[in-house]
Amino acid sequence: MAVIKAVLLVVFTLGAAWVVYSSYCLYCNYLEALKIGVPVRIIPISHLNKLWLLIDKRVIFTIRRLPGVLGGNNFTRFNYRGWHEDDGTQAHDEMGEAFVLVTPSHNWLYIAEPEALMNMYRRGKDFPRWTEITKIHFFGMVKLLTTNKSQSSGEQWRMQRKIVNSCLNEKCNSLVWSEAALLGDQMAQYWATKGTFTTVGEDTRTTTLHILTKACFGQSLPFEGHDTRQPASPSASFKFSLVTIMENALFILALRPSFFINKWLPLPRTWRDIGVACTKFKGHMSYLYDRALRASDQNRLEGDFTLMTSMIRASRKNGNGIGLSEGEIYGTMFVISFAGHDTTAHLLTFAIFFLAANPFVQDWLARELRRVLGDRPIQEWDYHADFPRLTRCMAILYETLRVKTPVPEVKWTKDRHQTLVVGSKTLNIPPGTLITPSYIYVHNHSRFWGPDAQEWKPQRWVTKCHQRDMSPRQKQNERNKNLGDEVEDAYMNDEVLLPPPSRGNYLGWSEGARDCPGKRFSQVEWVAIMATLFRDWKVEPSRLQDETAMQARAKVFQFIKENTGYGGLLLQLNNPESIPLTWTARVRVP
Ligand code: HEM
Repeated sequence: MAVIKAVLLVVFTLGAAWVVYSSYCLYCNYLEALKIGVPVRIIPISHLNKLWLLIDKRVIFTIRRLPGVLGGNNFTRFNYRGWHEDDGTQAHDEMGEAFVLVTPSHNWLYIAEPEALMNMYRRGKDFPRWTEITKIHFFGMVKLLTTNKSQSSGEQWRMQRKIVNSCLNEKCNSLVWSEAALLGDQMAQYWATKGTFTTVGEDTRTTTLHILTKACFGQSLPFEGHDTRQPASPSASFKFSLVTIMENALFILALRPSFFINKWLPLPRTWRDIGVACTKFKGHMSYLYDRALRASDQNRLEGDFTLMTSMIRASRKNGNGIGLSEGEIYGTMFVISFAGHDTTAHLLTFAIFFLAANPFVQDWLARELRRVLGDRPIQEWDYHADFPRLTRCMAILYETLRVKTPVPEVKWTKDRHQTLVVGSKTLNIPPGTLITPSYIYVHNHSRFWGPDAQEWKPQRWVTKCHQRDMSPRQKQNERNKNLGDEVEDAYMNDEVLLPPPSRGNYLGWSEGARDCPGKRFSQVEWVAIMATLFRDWKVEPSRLQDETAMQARAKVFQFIKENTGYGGLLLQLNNPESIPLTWTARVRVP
């Protein structure tokens, strides 16, 4: 009894000390926020408090049930990761183009003005990436799992980025095209054998991971459907370690690998497996590196493209002995695998659900695929000839990324004061302020995208070549006219992609020096997968007894709306397995 009392006393004292300290920090941050001169809202817990991240939504949604102001206040509105998904464009509609959320750890300045955002991206030195968030996303993992300590900033990063850019080249894209087509086709066949399936989320992740293992390490893994997967041996498989680490990234960052490896703790088997994956990851990297190095020494690199061999070669060619060390190559390979895996997979999952609810867009897409690819088997598809012509596949990617932007980005002022013009105001931003682009606003507001801004409509991205030089207003009118217009099929060869209303209105791959180096890679794999899935097949929501097709589609739209969130590190459909889909052969569209 005495022990329990002592423990409770310690817990209470620590809790009280934490509350006092947090309140003091919150007060100091509030005073700083007032200097910026934009509306301010206060929340008591940092969004990125690692323990809070594990329980935030559950706590907030429970408190929301309370009546009146107890359930509806700044805490329940803003104090969880992904609040903006639920809030939509409302916060900026109420508070203007910029506002601050004050938390005990930092002030978060949200900006929704495209011009100001582009300005911020251009001034990369004044507004560097906030590395704490990238630690949470990619680089923390790299540090925890490899010996690489220099991933995220400075000269070293610039050199690394130059090498990464030179390796993610057309040779790589060509390889990605054929591997993605192969795997996409196997995935389509697998869904066809099932008829009704619930594994889109898992299966798209398998596909994008296998594309990456081929591109990065030259390992060609056949597609494995979720329900037919053999349990991998944790100690043997590279794929197992990579997938386990990626799937449990938040967990590993919160508790550290040493927790899962500690043999004295009575951990369940799945947790033990996380420990094994962390330990084995470096060993696998080391094996793959040695293999690539041997290939390099035997001069087999030219014909045998992989990103790893390409990186070794680029590091050697870089002259003056400056290149990536072995540790840096591991780190870079992990960052690429990590950054390129779930991003594309989550977007694919969203797109497949959107398409399931939207048979007209599927027909629109299939017409293009049939026209460009004809009946040719996938082995005869040609990256250079076919990829640039598949405008509608690309429009589906652009539109899905517009409405469901998976990677949240944060910049900051670091240790200096900065000014930034937002609309008609010049903001004085104190050191240490975090700045986040309000994607939802710039990507989804009707003032930029027209009255149908909130809808998923890939057709908005496609226009006829001859309409390309029109004014933004004319383009907008054209977009609206295009919707549902079957006549356009007659002019399909004339189709091109429209740019967004302005550059700052489309930030899905980011902008500036630290934008996504895998943009083209993701576009190529996307188009190849879309083509294999939708030239010969179609997807529909599986219907309940007495449910009409319209009702089933409406259910899917509602599901997408309610199920979107940050279940993992990125924005995703949290439970795609809860809505069954059916996969059938397509009756040829005329
Ligand atoms: C549609 C899919 C993708 C989207 C939407 C996307 C988006 C982004 C964004 C927004 C960033 C900046 C993150 C930040 O500043 O915090 C980023 C970084 C990065 N992405 Fe992508 N990405 C995608 C696919 C890929 C693929 C397929 C690869 C690799 C093949 C890749 C490799 C990277 C890397 C290495 C970085 C870090 C860049 C650096 O720090 O310099 N991404 N991505």
